[in-house]
Amino acid sequence: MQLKFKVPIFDVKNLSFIVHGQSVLQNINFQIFNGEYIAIIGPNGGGKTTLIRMLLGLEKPTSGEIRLFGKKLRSFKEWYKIGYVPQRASHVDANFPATVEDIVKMGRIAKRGIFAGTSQEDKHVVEDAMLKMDILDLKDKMVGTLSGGQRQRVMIARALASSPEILILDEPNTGVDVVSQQRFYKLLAKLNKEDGMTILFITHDIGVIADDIGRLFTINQKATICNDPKKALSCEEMSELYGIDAHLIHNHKHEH
Ligand SMILES: Nc1ncnc2c1ncn2[C@@H]1O[C@H](COP(=O)(O)OP(=O)(O)OP(=O)(O)O)[C@@H](O)[C@H]1O
Repeated sequence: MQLKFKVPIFDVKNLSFIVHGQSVLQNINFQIFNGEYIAIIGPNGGGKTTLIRMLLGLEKPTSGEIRLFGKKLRSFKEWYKIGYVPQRASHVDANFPATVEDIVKMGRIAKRGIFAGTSQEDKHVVEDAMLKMDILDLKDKMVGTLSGGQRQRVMIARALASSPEILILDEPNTGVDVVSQQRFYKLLAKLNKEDGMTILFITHDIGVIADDIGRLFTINQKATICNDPKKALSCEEMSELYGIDAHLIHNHKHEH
C-alpha cells in the first residue's frame, strides 16, 4: 500500500524580512493545507502585505524558506494555482473600457496563456466564476459603472477564472459598504464550504468572519497561529493588536 502524504500548499520556515536595518518580519513559521480558511489580522504596518508578497515571490525574504505545493519557490511555475486579489484591486477608472465578462476572462489567461483561443471549458469556467460571485447578471456592464462591492466581486471572479487552488485576498473590502461586505463574506464562506476552496484572507473584520474561518494568524513582526479563532477574540487581545477600541469590531457583528 502506498503511503499518502499531505503536501501543504504553503510551507513557510523561519522566514524573516529586514529592510534598511529594520526588522519587518521575524522568524515566521506556518503551513497552509488544502481546504483551509485562514484569516490574517494585525496592526497597520505589521507586515501582513509583505508576508503575502513573499509568498507570491514578489519580495525576496532576507532568510528562511517558502515551499509551494512541495516545491521551492524559485522552481515553482504553476502560478495559476494561486488566485491573488491585492489591496485596492477594484479601484478602476470610471471610463475603463472593459465589461465585467472581459475582466473575468483576463483571469483565464493565467491558466491558458495569452495566445490560446477560447475553448468551451474557458467559457464554462468564466461563467461559473461569475455565477459563484453573483455577478452573472452584470456580465455586459462596463466595469467602471459598477459599485465598489460589485467591482470587488468581479476581481474575485477574475481570480477564480484561473481555477486556482488557493485564493489570497488582501483587505479587499476597503471602501466597500457594510451590506456589500456581508454579502461578500457569505459568498467566501460558501466558496470554502461547498467548493472546498482554500482561502487566505487579510482582513480587519475578524469579528464578522470568526464563525467562518478555521484558523487565525496574527502578524505583528512575528506570527501567532491560533487554531481556535473564537477564543482569541477577547477585546483585550483585539485592543492590543489594533491599538483601537475593540468593542467597535465586536459590535459590528450584531449590526444586522
Ligand atoms: N521593500 C520595502 N522597502 C521598505 N520598506 C518596506 C518594504 N516592504 C515593506 N516595508 C515596510 O514594512 C512595514 C510593513 O508593511 P506592510 O505593508 O507589510 O504592513 P501591513 O501589515 O500590510 O500594513 P497595512 O495593514 O497598513 O496594509 C512597513 O513599515 C513598510 O513600510
